[in-house]
Amino acid sequence: MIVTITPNPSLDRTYELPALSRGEVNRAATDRVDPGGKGVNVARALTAAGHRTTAVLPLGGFSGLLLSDLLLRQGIAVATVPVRGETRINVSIVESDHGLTKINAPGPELSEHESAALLAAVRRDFTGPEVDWLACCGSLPRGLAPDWYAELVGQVHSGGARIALDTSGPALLAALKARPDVVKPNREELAEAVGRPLATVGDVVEAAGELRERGAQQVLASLGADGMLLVAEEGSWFGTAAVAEVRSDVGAGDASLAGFLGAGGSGLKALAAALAHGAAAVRLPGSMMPTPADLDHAAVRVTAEIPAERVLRD
Ligand SMILES: Nc1ncnc2c1ncn2[C@@H]1O[C@H](COP(=O)(O)OP(=O)(O)O)[C@@H](O)[C@H]1O
Ligand SMILES: O=P(O)(O)OC[C@H]1O[C@](O)(COP(=O)(O)O)[C@@H](O)[C@@H]1O
Repeated sequence: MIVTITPNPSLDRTYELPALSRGEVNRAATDRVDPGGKGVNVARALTAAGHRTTAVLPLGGFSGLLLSDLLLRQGIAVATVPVRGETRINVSIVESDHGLTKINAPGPELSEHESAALLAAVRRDFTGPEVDWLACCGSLPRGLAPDWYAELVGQVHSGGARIALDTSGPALLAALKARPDVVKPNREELAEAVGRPLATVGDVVEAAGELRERGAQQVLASLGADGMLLVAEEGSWFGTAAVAEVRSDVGAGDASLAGFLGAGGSGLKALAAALAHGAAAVRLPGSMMPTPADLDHAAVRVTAEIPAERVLRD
């Protein structure tokens, strides 16, 4: 079983329009609402692939109710912790020619009691031998200390489950010390973690190595349209999956992590699955998660020969 925790979940609202005019009234051509937050998306993709999973999340207010209803209708198993604040709504604006603009809300501030209740919910129900992986995903809401994931990883690791971590900034740096089994930074998050820009695949390999020295056992670095790199003790692999038409890259990293964990969570096969899921996610609207029917395994290329000199796109 793969459990995900999302301390700051969201409703993801996506508007598609030809072009955004700043300072004007804009009329969207399409409007959709998806359940969101990184661990929620990982659980959605895993459920779509037939894996046993539960998403743990705090929920509050009217948008919390709507999120819970959407998840119920999609058949996602959830364990919720009620909070007083309102669950956030994140907005994506997709323009035909200019790509994606995202506005992520801060979300509710959790009280000390709510923060402890969220930790306790995982510790109480999801540290048994049936839990293979705990995926700790997304930003921490206000009220949670930067070492909140570090504490959770420490507690869950001692129960035997493996840990995947997809977060950024101080929360990522603090949790490395608890030796997560895999971390999944994107290029910007990895650059921030090592404190310098990453221009080539070789730069990414070096930065991933630094995160491993600081405690991460594997680093799955996602590089948007440039593909993905896995750096682990057994070796390093680089891969790409061509996409003819990108519709929305919201949640592509989450779909990738779901593919990686669903395929065992280590090695070349898991990297290939992550690439297939990421590519499928960007072909779909909003933060829609791919099903196995959406995957194009033939488009995936994975190699142990790392193209270190390859320059990453701007
Ligand atoms: N524009 C794109 N074209 C092709 N594949 C993409 C594109 N954007 C994302 N992907 C795929 O999805 C994966 C995750 O996307 P990325 O943007 O790196 O993560 P995140 O969503 O966490 O920021 C990439 O490694 C790649 O496989
Ligand atoms: O927790 P964060 O970092 O604010 O991100 C939350 C957002 O990330 C998502 O999980 C999408 O992931 P990406 O932004 O990495 O594509 C959305 O569902 C959600 O709105």
